Amino acid sequence: MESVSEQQILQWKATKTIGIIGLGDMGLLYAQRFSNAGWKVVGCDKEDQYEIIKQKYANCNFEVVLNGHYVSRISDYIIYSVEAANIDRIVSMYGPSSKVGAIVGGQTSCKSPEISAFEKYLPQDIEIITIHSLHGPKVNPEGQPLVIIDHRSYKPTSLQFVETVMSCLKSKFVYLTFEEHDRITADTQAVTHAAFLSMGCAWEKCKVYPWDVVDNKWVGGLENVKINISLRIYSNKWHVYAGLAITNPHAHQQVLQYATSATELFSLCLSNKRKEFTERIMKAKEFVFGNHTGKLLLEDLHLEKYSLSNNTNINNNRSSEVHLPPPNSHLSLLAIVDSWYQLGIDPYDHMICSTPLFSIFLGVSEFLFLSPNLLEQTIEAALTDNLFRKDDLEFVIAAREWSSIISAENFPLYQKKFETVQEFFKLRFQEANVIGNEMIKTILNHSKKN
Ligand SMILES: NC(=O)C1=CN([C@@H]2O[C@H](COP(=O)(O)OP(=O)(O)OC[C@H]3O[C@@H](n4cnc5c(N)ncnc54)[C@H](OP(=O)(O)O)[C@@H]3O)[C@@H](O)[C@H]2O)C=CC1
Ligand SMILES: O=C(O)C(=O)Cc1ccc(O)cc1
Repeated sequence: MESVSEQQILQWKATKTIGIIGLGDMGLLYAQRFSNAGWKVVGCDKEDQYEIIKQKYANCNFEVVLNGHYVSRISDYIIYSVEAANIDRIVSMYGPSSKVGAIVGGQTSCKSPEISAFEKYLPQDIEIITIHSLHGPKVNPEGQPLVIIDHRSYKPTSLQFVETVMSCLKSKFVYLTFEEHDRITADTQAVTHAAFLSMGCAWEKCKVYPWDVVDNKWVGGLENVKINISLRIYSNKWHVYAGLAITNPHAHQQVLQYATSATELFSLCLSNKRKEFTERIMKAKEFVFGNHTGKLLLEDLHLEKYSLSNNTNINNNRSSEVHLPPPNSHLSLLAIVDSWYQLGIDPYDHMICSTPLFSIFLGVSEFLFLSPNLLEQTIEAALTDNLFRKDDLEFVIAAREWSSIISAENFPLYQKKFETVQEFFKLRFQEANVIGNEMIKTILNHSKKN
């Protein structure tokens, strides 16, 4: 980022307006941060929500207006923070009202449809500099990647202006084209979500609450990560994950490969093809982790502390005994490393724009593959132990179902499936979020140090 004089920043703050269309979770985060940093901010949500939203944010430092036309006509930088599936329709409505010479951007998680809507509906004088905060609304933006895509700018100061506005988030700017953005986020976000969505779905199908000590097999640090992240995703809005995967064409192939890897590895175990299975895992290990040196992302972290079964609020069956985890096949983790290998993806290349969930997914995979004896134990369990067979079967089915839904671009089915699992887990969301936040904070601080 080129440095901008204090005087210029003050002048911009005195004369420029930032507009936000869509005051949901992310739009609100931006409206609050920008206005508290001294920018004049106006925003809107759906027109029928006007009175409610206006009242709700009456004490905030930003102004709520009736709809996107009112935002667009007075704003110098307009950010669309709406559902990905609706971006075309919403830009078609408000785009032509953009103030002459304004800059427009969006927060949607996949940029191809957003850019194509901007190109279709924005007048030629409008510049396009779009952004994507690679974290959820409850995560502190400081230090997290923020992608900036300068797609169509005419004035040399426009990018500086956007960077100056964004600087109050204290995020780490990553400059990409929209095509690079979509390719990378398919590898990082879409597949990560598919994995944790499939775990949650498998538990729901087996009617298992994996923290129940009655079952006594989902214990230990790796299981806690799986449970906390899966519940975290299911506690959010379905459209964020659906939009991100369905609207990104690269994501279809990645999610399909993940489902295929899970299926093929599971089939090898069922037919007891020890040599083939072991060789395939070892080749994947060599490809992904062959050059790994230094500390593991999750080394010395004691993730067994972050168990939902150690929290008494709801679970009265709590036991203070420490259970050693039984060997698990960890099919969900073997499958991700195999699919990175099959697709020729080096996940470490993407750390520059990784999300917290992707870093954690890479962290647990690394832990499984590089901790002494753990991989050998896992391979043995996958081939010979029946303890997790039924769960693995449901997991494979779930991964294939998510892949089919995403490839078929079936938003209604995505929503239905997501909300069925959400309903099953909903009583524990609040607690899972508290524990998950602690766990994520610990992991992220630790990986920064390493
Ligand atoms: N949540 C996350 O973790 C992240 C999300 N994103 C992306 O940011 C975007 C917003 O996500 P998020 O804030 O979580 O979702 P929300 O559903 O919380 O916010 C979207 C908001 O836009 C509103 N909206 C819909 N149509 C219009 C319209 N015509 N005019 C004005 N407002 C409208 C919605 O209203 P209503 O609810 O009534 O439809 C809703 O309040 C998405 O594209 C998402 O993919 C990016 C980074 C992180
Ligand atoms: O970290 C993740 O993957 C999340 O689940 C939060 C998230 C969701 C959508 C985005 O566009 C960016 C971040």
